[in-house]
Amino acid sequence: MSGSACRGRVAIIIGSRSDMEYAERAERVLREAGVETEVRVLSAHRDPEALDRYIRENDEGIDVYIAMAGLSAALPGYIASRTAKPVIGVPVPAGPLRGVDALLSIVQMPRGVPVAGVGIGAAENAALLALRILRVASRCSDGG
Ligand SMILES: Nc1c(C(=O)O)ncn1[C@@H]1O[C@H](COP(=O)(O)O)[C@@H](O)[C@H]1O
Repeated sequence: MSGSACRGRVAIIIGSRSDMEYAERAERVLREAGVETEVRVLSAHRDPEALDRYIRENDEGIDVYIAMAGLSAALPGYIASRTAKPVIGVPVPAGPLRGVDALLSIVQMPRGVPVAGVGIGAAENAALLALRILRVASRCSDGG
């Protein structure tokens, strides 16, 4: 299901360098499908100005965002508040609650700011979901 070549650009944004292993797992799936992918370390909590700037300067060319964060994961929701593009949130199993805190932060978004949450640490599923979104947008060569 995930094997067809897809055009499109997916931005993977992580809240900290310590989340990098999850970004790399998603990146691998997307690259195998031929999707242009970039990974950025940008935090809504720690440096909202830099995150705003990145979104402002790149949003037009980005099709889907994957945002990964642990602890109090504001990052996916914050990005969703700044773009009309789909945002997939990945709770990272960091800290004493091992991602339960991040999971709840990501799925309990207020109305009007949608984030598609996947399971704790589910980096590959986030990438596969991004591919399905690209397929619906006819960005894949299998005619979907
Ligand atoms: N949840 C967020 C945000 C955010 O939501 O903006 N920024 C960083 N973080 C998370 O803090 C955890 C610990 O970060 P450090 O390891 O840098 O202390 C990481 O999992 C990161 O995603």
